[in-house]
Amino acid sequence: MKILLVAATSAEISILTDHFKLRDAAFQQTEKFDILITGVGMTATAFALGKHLSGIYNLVLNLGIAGSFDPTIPLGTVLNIVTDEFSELGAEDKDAFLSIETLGFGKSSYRAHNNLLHSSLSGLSKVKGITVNTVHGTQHSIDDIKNRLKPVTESMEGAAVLYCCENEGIPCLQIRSISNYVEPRNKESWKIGPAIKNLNEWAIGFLTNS
Ligand SMILES: O=C(O)c1cccc(C(=O)CC[C@H]2O[C@@H](n3cnc4c(=O)[nH]cnc43)[C@H](O)[C@@H]2O)c1
Repeated sequence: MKILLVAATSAEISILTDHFKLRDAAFQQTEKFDILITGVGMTATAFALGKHLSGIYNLVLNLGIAGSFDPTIPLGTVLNIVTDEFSELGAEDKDAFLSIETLGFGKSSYRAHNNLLHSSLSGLSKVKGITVNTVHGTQHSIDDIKNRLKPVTESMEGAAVLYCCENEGIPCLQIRSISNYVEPRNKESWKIGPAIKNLNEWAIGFLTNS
């Protein structure tokens, strides 16, 4: 099985690259898996996947950190994000939001299609995420999006990865570790280090046993 591992920043998978004695490069190939560092955001992600995604891959594994809308999920928890939505894709109509589906221009929600029964996945909760260009940082916008879509996580790339994989017909997984709560912006409370450590430990186990 050949896996394409996709992350926004090299920092998010640095423990994994050190473990497998790999370089810090935007794209590199190994026997079992290739690594693609896309840059932050859905446009950079779709562009990078447009260049590198192909039928040689049996699985795309998107790894990263994410924010959680659910304060009961401990920071550092690793989650399996099985559906992800481009939450900003649509139009404002006074106080209402018209989705891209309502506008008749396509769809905003994508699933992580795969039939994996890997033992590393059994301990992970399956959740719904949203993908944004602007990290939510005011109570008003956070309340709005929670009421409208009831997301558990927020990232800046996830739905773009699922979109590319669905369109290429390639199975995918999106695994993220919670680095922060989605709340009025307070970067001092983010726990990026422990989130990256847990994410990388999970990914090393998964790749070693695949
Ligand atoms: O400051 C650092 O040390 C640092 C190290 C590694 C990565 C980062 C990032 O900021 C990565 C940005 C990445 O994180 C995702 N993310 C994390 N939390 C959220 C959130 O609350 N809302 C949206 N995205 C989030 C996102 O996918 C970015 O690509 C910093």
